[in-house]
Amino acid sequence: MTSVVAAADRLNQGTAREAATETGANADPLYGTGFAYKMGWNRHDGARTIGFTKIVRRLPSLVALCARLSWRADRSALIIVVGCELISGAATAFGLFATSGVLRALLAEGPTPARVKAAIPAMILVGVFGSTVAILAAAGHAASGRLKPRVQRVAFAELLAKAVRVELLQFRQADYHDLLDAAQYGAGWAEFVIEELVDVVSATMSLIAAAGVLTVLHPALFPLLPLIALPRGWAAYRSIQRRNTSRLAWIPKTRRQRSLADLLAATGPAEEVRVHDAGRFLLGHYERLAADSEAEQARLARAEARTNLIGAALSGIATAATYALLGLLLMHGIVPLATAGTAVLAIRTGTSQLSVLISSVNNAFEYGLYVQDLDDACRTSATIAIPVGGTTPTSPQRIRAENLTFTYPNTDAPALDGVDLDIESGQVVALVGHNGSGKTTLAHVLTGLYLPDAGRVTWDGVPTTELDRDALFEHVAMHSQTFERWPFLLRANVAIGRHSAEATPTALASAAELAGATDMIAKLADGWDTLLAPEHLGGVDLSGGQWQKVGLARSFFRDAPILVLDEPTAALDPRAEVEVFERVRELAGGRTVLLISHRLYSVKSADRIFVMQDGRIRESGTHDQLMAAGGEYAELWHLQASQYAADEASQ
Ligand SMILES: Nc1ncnc2c1ncn2[C@@H]1O[C@H](COP(=O)(O)OP(=O)(O)OP(=O)(O)O)[C@@H](O)[C@H]1O
Repeated sequence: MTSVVAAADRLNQGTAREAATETGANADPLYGTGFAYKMGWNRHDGARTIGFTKIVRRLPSLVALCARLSWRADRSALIIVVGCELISGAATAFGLFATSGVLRALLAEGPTPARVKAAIPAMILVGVFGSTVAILAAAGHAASGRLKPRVQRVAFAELLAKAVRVELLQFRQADYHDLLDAAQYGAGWAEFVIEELVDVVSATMSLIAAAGVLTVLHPALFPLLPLIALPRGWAAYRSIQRRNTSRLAWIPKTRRQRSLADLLAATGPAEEVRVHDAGRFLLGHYERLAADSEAEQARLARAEARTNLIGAALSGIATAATYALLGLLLMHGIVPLATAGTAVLAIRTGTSQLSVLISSVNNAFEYGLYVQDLDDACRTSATIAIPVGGTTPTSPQRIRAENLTFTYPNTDAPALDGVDLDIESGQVVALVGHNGSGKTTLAHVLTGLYLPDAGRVTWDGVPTTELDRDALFEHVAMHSQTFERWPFLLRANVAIGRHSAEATPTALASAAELAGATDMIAKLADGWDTLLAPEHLGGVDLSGGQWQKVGLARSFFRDAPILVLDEPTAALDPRAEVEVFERVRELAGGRTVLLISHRLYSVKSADRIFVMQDGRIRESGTHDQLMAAGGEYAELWHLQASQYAADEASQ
């Protein structure tokens, strides 16, 4: 967790910077000032001021990172890409020398047929080297086209595989999500870094070739190359810096704009978008942000045009000076005409490659910083992952909490405070209490999703901290309040409860029967093959209660010895609710059921009821014992019962 904290510290520094740019009157009417702080993108806003030398110094470590990623993704493609670029650079150099030979032969003394004949071997060489470069370019292009998506896939898959292993508590923390957010861009940009690096290799090779040719032709010609290229390189560098500065500064706004577009197109808000006319409201703000962004793009284009003009003017002056120098060298017979012709060719190749090199180094650096985030996120995820190994639990006969205390990060009051309880295998145990009293948290700690801060939870005497947590989860089925409505076929929606088991018609039917979903499924035109995603072709939606039955069927399909049902019937009609609770009793033969419900009638038949208040267990016992005690439970029971009684009396 230390590195998450370190990452948070770094983020806070970024936050301070952003706060200075977006406060008070500048706050967005929809997002305020907070939105910008959460964006992983802002992590590198310092990069905009990094100079060229620093870029060059940090580049090797970023190159090594991307090379490792590419090596893991597809080593043969990487070898082909790099190999092609290296050989292609050498072939370009030899091609230039061969061109010089052609020019020398053609411009020599003597009759034209003889000169052409003399130039033929060099011409063949020019053709061979030219074809080699073209073939290598094609092979390199094919290999890099194969490599790039693989790098992206490997990077994403590695990140996601690590993220799903992170402890739930840390996974829900803002600092981890900031890191994950930045890393996702890194995974997306890894392929661009590879592309830019390939350009760097290729431009470097061509540049070395051009410089080599010039030096061999005449040492005085060598300094001409940077003279012409540097103004253009400077212009490219300035434009890229400006674009990156703008991009980084504008990312929060760009993301807001995209998020508004997503909201307008999403199915969730579709009702309010229409009935409350929220659509027009969102569209107005979308256009406001789009107008700002367009103005920024126009500003960038103007600035870029100015810089390019200055670069081109300086480069033009240098070119004129170069040709003047070449003319002088020619006039004084210091270089022959053929050499001067080849020099022009080499200068043109070299200058264009130097511009490419500068721009690629800069881009590779900018994108590479996000690949660095990817690496950070993978390392951090590994340090806060659910540990592998430990004692393998069997189906527990007794789960015990002893003086259990648990506090969520960034909160002062404990969500669980000195909880003691015992649960025997095969019991139906109910947790009741007011909102926020700690019922869900207790269920999470008892089933190993969270580990206690103090005290302990034991499964047959072994603390959950010492158990193999993956093996422990194998014994748990959980229907949470926010159960997932997977946008898949009904069959997959239920079978995902235990994807390793075969979803036989009998197993699916029995889970549906327990959840009271049999009739509902029979009425669906495609039955188990109904796609529960109206946003996909052929998909349909279900009512809230029908979805709850699907969620319950999933938990029953999991067929685990411990079943946690957190408000399992909140959306069910009264008949369906009664049926589910009757089946829960049936299920409990051999299974332990942990039932969380606000409807006290539904927990009446539980073997043991725990009444929670402010993270503590206030009372426990059977329904009859708690009623006889006349405490909190009895009071809540009478309160709920009185509502029906009052209604009946008034009729
Ligand atoms: N991820 C979280 N981070 C911080 N605090 C949390 C988190 N989840 C829950 N809490 C807090 O912990 C306390 C217990 O929450 P819990 O969800 O366990 O209550 P509950 O009894 O299940 O409530 P309800 O009946 O509303 O479902 C509450 O004060 C809640 O605000």
